[in-house]
Amino acid sequence: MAEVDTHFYDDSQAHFNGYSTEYTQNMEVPYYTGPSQVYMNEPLDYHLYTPTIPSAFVTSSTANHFVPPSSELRQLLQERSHTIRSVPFPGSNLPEELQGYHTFTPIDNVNGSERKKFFNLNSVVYRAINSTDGVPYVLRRIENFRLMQQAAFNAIEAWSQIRHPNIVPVHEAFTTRSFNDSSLVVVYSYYANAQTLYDAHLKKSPLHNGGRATLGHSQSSVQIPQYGQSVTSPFASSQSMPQLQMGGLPERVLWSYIVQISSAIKRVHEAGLAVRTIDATKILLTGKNRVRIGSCAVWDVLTYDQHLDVVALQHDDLQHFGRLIFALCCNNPQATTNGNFQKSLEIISKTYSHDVKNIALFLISKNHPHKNISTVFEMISGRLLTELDDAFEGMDRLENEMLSELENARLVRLLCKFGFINERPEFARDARWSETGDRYIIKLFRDYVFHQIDERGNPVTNMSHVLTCLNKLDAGTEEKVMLVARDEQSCLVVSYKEIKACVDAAFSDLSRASSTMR
Ligand SMILES: Nc1ncnc2c1ncn2[C@@H]1O[C@H](COP(=O)(O)OP(=O)(O)OP(=O)(O)O)[C@@H](O)[C@H]1O
Repeated sequence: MAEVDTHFYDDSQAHFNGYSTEYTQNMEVPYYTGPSQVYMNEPLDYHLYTPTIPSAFVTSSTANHFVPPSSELRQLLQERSHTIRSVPFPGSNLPEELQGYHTFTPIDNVNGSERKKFFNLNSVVYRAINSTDGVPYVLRRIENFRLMQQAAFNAIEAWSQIRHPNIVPVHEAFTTRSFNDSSLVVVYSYYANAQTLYDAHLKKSPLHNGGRATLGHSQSSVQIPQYGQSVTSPFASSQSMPQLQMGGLPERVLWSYIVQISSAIKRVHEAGLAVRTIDATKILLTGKNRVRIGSCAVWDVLTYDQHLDVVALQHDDLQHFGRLIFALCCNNPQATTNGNFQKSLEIISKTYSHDVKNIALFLISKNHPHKNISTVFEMISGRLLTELDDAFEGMDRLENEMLSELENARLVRLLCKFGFINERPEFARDARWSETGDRYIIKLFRDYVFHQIDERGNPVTNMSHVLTCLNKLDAGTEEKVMLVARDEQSCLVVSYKEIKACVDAAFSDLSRASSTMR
């Protein structure tokens, strides 16, 4: 890699978010009163799940760069599913239905007094279900926005064409008065339990938080800043400034982020757009070491009438990317501001490889010749293969995990057949149906599988006994099993193969009857 001159960077000009506009409309911000941030968040019912599979039986107990060990992966997915199904407390004062979305749940993780910001604009993020496909989406609402020209939404059209593994897809946008103001709402794909990079890596202590929160609600009105005008850093208060720290992210993880974010920027720049949200608070960690740039397109709508130069904005993207790398390396969002730059550079030189320092300096530099995303890729090319190898290995791991889950479908099918066959009310008085032949064997087998009791007469709820029996039944093994009548006066010795034939025959009878009824 070529050396990058540190003098290209001008620390005095830096501000936390250099996103700036010529949008001149004054925006009155009334106090936002709802919804209450109370969730019905009960702990997961772990007794409903099978216990963590012992490592000897799982595909892998070791972590891949992108895929955690099997047991952790399952827990992670269960937690995501739990989050998706959680509902807000009734009376949250949110619209019941809006533009085809329902069940609004705020996902900003704030206490009641803290105002949320989209940079310096008041913003709230909700999860809501789309009525057409039943899938949850994220709706980012910018408060007090008045759409002056419909053409401002052209950017949404362009962004909705962009599909990239490191970009949160943009779906649609609309304006609404349903929140008792005039709001802009942009709809994105939802990633349950996603964390911002800020929350994951930079928010280390209540001290760090303090500066951010106080600044948020000290403002009574919001103005979209002029282009070239500095946006006040949420970390401006020196009291709340976190300390620069040696060694933020591990270097492997840092490179992974650099590669993924570079790839996302490349796709956006090639589409003739600029990202404009390269910021720790807007990049989401959606899985193990998987990042996605979120909140895209909002700035394009907000600043539509400024006719900004896209090349300059793309240049800003790279500079913000540089600042992000500095922040992650030094564990401090202010690593390049407030006169911290030289100290941060020292930390990076001591803690990370020469290549990290070089790419960070290249990105943050101003007026560097050939500064564009293609040059970034030339500089990081040596890291791409590691990323690719880890991604392929992760894919293999997931395929193997899925293979073991395929078994579940077999067992569920079998259980459904049992459900159809056993104790049908229309045959309740027909002893020939349930007390003779095939059906009687199935009934006794069901008792054998599910209704065992111990020597004290207590029910046995042993899942592994159930799974073992069902697997043998599905395979139709020659192994024999003794089925005892409920009155214990008789018993039958039959093989799983014979029971399987009985289940198939009984189910065929039912299916035939149901098709002749139609
Ligand atoms: N597409 C998404 N899927 C899932 N969660 C999301 C998505 N977009 C945002 N979030 C979550 O919503 C929450 C609020 O997002 P927001 O962008 O307001 O972050 P923030 O950290 O509060 O930043 P800011 O300081 O700008 O308010 C964050 O916890 C974030 O993880």
